[in-house]
Amino acid sequence: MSAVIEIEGLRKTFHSLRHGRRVAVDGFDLLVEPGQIHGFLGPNGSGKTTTLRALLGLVRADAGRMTVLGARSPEQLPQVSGRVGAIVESPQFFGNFTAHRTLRLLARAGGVPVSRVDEVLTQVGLYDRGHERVKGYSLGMKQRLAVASALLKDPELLILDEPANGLDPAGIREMRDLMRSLAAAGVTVLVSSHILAEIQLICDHVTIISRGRRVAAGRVDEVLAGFDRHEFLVRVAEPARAVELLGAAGLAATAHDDHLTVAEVTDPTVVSRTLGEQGIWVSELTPLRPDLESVFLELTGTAGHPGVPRQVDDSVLPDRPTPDATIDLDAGVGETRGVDA
Ligand SMILES: Nc1ncnc2c1ncn2[C@@H]1O[C@H](COP(=O)(O)OP(=O)(O)OP(=O)(O)O)[C@@H](O)[C@H]1O
Repeated sequence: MSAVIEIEGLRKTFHSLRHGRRVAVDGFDLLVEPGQIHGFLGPNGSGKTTTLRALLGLVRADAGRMTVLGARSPEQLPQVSGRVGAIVESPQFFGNFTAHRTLRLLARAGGVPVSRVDEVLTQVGLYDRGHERVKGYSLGMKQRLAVASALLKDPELLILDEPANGLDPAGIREMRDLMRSLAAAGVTVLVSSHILAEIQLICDHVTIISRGRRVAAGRVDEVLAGFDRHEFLVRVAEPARAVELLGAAGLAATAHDDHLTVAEVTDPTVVSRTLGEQGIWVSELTPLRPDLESVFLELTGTAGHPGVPRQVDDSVLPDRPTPDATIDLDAGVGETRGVDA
């Protein structure tokens, strides 16, 4: 099965007089297969947007090999751009235009039949509000309009950079339902996010990036299984004594405020039997499955430490500025953002 997106060894360094050299993406790999809803996860500043912009030819990579629908990026992108819809950063719309008018203009500009406008408005759930001005739209409605614009071409591949950014829980749920319905219709979706619970609910596959490098990739359940410590939460009346008894029986038990945890448990009956034999009755024995959030925090090292403020930017630390540092031309003003591939 040929990959929809393949990235190997992508590297992108930004240079500026002020901050010196900043490695945004550092030998990054990504593989997205047909039909996946693929989550692209990483903390702020880890290189997600830079990766997507390089993939779509919006920023020049220093090194690496990339293909989109089998076409080499950026050289052969024009061959497949009609089959790819992408929203990288929030597109800006004219507030005085209605969604309908906005999409009609975009359809004409993209050589897409105007009849698609009603179809995509229906698809994103904006059909009933399509004749209202965009300036009266909520953020969630604007995001949906953005998705509608990317769907005009009826793409096989949809790339969304942080589609749930700034949305309230209801908006996030709507975005999630929308992505699921697109996937059910056969669209491959690559969605970047730092909202882990969402990725866990929406995506079947995930790639985690930290400091410009891939730190995990695969099916969401397999990535999670790799972090399963076979841990159980145990509640008893005498937790301190229970920890002692379990420790003596060779189990790795740890006391917490009102419960204990036991790791590497292959047979949970051993826990209840060991305690029961000493007259300690277990009132709760619950398996603790790792969730994407704990895996993400562990892999990306972004869990907070007491007394140390967490650094927001997860990019590789910049070198000291050098006198001959050059300004990155790709970082100039007026560059195209939020466009279709
Ligand atoms: N045009 C640019 N010029 C200089 N540095 C840049 C430029 N674009 C990105 N960077 C830097 O590259 C690093 C990666 O940024 P990027 O936007 O790719 O991260 P991200 O994972 O998308 O973060 P977020 O989740 O906050 O959007 C950051 O340190 C950022 O400051």
